Amino acid sequence: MKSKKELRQEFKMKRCQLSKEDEESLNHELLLQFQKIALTKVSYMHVFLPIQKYHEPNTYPIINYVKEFFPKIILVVSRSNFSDYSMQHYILDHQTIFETNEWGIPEPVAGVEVSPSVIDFILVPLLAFDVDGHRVGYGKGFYDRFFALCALETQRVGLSFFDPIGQIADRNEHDVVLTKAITPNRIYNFGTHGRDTSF
Ligand SMILES: Nc1nc2c(c(=O)[nH]1)N(C=O)[C@@H](CNc1ccc(C(=O)N[C@@H](CCC(=O)O)C(=O)O)cc1)CN2
Ligand SMILES: Nc1ncnc2c1ncn2[C@@H]1O[C@H](COP(=O)(O)OP(=O)(O)OP(=O)(O)O)[C@@H](O)[C@H]1O
Repeated sequence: MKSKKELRQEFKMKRCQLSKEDEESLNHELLLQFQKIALTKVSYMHVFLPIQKYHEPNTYPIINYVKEFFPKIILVVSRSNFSDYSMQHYILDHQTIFETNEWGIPEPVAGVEVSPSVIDFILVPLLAFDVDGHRVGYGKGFYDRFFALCALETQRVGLSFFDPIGQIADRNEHDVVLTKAITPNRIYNFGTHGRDTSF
């Protein structure tokens, strides 16, 4: 079993080692897998905008697909507060103005704020995930704090270029499991155990 710290290092490296061509085709396959997910019941979809220097999966084609085929879905993006690792959520529309923060994340400057309680679908950035849907992020707990404020039924859908690993060694009581993870090859379902962590 590997620790989150080891996995962070390993998967950061794996992403950086992808060629531009590999990355492009993996991103295309992620879009094709995403298109298999039923979205008719979704009202508010939270998305992350990729940190390009870390080679995160590209969410822009996914966002464009949702805008075109599910125009009723309200897209939501966040600003991160690094003093308490919280996030503020804003509606994404054609007027949204972005500023790239010091970590290379494009963030909305202002706009209509949305409460986490109404968000019913979250696209989750990750470095790695395990066979039970536990995830490894950058280690600040932004998403675990965010999930704790959302409804139990909210879909938490991870996006990863790579397949799951065996169990993460240092799961903790704040870990909120994913409901699904999308990889270029397939979609993993982790059932709907609400926010039950069973770490
Ligand atoms: N696209 C995207 N947005 C996101 C996240 C994410 O993973 N991806 N986050 C998910 O939580 C939050 C931001 N999380 C972050 C947490 C830590 C660092 C950070 O410490 N960066 C350092 C060192 C990075 C490293 O370990 O190499 C740096 O840039 O100096 C950056 C972002 C919210 N928004
Ligand atoms: N709901 C929460 N309330 C308070 N602290 C939390 C909460 N969720 C996570 N934390 C803390 O945040 C820190 C980072 O968590 P962890 O190592 O699990 O991050 P991670 O899995 O890499 O995820 P993330 O992408 O969210 O940073 C831990 O010290 C954890 O205790």
